[in-house]
Amino acid sequence: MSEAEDAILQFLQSNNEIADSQQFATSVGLQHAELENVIKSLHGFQLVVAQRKLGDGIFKIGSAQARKNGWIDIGKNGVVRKVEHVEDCVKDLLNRIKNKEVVSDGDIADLKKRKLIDKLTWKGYSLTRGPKYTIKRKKVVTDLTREILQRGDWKDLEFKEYNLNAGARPIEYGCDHPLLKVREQFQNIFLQMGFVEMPTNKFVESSFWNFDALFQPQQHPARDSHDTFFLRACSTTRQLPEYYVEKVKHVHESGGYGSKGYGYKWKREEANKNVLRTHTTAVSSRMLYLLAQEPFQPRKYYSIDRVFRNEAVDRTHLAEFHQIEGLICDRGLTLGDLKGVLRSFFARLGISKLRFKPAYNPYTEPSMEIFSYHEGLKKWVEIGNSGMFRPEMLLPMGLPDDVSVIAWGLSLERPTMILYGIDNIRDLFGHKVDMNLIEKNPICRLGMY
Ligand SMILES: N[C@@H](Cc1ccccc1)C(=O)O
Repeated sequence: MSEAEDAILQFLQSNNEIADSQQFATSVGLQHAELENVIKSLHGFQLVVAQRKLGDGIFKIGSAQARKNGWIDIGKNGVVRKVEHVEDCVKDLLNRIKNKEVVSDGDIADLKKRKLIDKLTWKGYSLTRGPKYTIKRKKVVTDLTREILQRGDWKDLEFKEYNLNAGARPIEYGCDHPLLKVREQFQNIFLQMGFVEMPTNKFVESSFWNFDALFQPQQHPARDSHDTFFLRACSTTRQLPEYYVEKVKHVHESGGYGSKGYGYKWKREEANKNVLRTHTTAVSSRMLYLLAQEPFQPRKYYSIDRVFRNEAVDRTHLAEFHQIEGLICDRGLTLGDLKGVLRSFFARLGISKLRFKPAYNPYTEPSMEIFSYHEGLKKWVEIGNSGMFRPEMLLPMGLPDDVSVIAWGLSLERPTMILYGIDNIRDLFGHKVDMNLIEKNPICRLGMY
């Protein structure tokens, strides 16, 4: 038992009350904080405790005010008195406070503003004996142990009551990042529409699959190191399908399939260069090539994964982000099919007002940017890109010439930021993300589907 506990219990045996724990602490020569801990642990059965708030004021007197009032002058010679008699109401007020007299709230506010007084509060307790008061506290046992059972002590021991109101330890749990939640919703949409996921596990891709197979000429600005991350180690790809490479080279240089090609000297070294894939369409080109190697069957594919661009980072751009991509490969598809699929895809996101704007991609013709009407912003915003893959891309792969591929792509970050009300992409992804955002954000529900 501590000294403080002894002091309290002993005092209370012969006295009815400890009126003020602050004073008591001083009288027994103990720190109030130490006493406070004991008081808290004895509170309840041993003691009845009431908390008291004691207020008081301390003050300082400012000379600046006296000077301002023209009563004194402070110069080289020290303080010089300038008037014979002053009516010092401030002093009166301060004296009244000192004598614990009542002063108006307005006066208190004034004095506080002038920093003449400071309001201090401290807490103390008044204590009286509780229902189970004893001079020595019986230690209560918290756990029933094997030893206690063996020794038979349990018969005489007092056990601590369960405190059913005690707060429990916070449960540790993992949380999905908002991007993962939104990704799952998009995945559900694709799966409900009968799409199959493409394997997107290659972050490093050869320029060949990322650009050349997509009929993107080798001088295209996107293939510049300002826009694309090239690799220093493992800088080139080990293997490409040679027969198909020849066809791609030919279509770039001199066309075929009704196309004139680009008319430049295609270089194998450029195609061999490894890059961090700049779009998931690199995966689509591989998948379509594989599809073309077998007897034709229609397919609906999707992917949602990371892509990389060597861009300046700002509120809306990161050097790595996620793309959502969908494609349908079938005989006789038209631009009307693309629009229809886009409408039903976006309707499942709760987006029904769509507009299409002609655009350009090296690998699609026609190409369309997708705009949706943003009710909050009251304007049309771009939400994706789409098109029909060019014959210069599909025919060298070996797909039958009546097969068309309609495809579209969008970023995962854009809808996530809109859904979660985040206006800086760096708050969503990267090293500056607040862990609270990840723990506390709500589940994601996209439209009605
Ligand atoms: N790859 C395009 C998106 C796209 C996919 C498929 C067809 C057309 C466009 C992009 O990175 O923006």
